[in-house]
Amino acid sequence: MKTILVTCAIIQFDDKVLAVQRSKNMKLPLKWEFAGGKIEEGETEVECIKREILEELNIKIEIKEKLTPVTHEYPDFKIKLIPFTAEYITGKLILKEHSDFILVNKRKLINLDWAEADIPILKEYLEL
Ligand SMILES: Nc1nc2c([nH]c(=O)n2[C@@H]2O[C@H](COP(=O)(O)OP(=O)(O)OP(=O)(O)O)[C@@H](O)[C@H]2O)c(=O)[nH]1
Repeated sequence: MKTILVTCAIIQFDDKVLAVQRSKNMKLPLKWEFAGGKIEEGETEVECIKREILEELNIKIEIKEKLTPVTHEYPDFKIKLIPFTAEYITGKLILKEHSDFILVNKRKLINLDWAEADIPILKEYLEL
C-alpha cells in the first residue's frame, strides 16, 4: 500500500490549542485532527503545512518545532503524519473544509475523538 505523506500543525493561540473536526463527507468522518494535509510535489514539509493552514483555516502560523512522525495504517490507506508545533500569527479563523473547531487547554485535548494516527502525536505533545 502506498504511504501518503501528510503534515499537521498543533497550533497554539496563547494558552489554548486548536483542534479541528473532519466533516461527515471526508475520510474519517467527524474525527478530530490537527489541521494540515498532503505534501505536494516539490514542496518542503514546512511549505506544505503553512500552505495547508492558510487554505483550510485562512490563518498564518509560525512553525516552532517538528515532533516525531507517525506511520499509521488505516483499513483502506496508509499515512505518514508529520507533526509540527506552531503559533498563530495573524488572520481571521475561517473553516474552509472542517465542520467544527475547538480552542482548548492542552490537557483537555485528550477528551476528543481523535483520528487514530494522531494519538501518539498527542501523547508526545502532552509530555513537552
Ligand atoms: N490533515 C490531517 N490529516 C490527518 C490527520 N490524521 C489523519 O489520520 N489524517 C489523514 O490524512 C489524510 C490526508 O489529509 P487531507 O486532509 O489532505 O486529506 P483529504 O481529506 O483531502 O483526503 P481526500 O481528498 O483524499 O479525501 C486524510 O485521509 C486524513 O484522514 C491529521 O491530524 N491532520
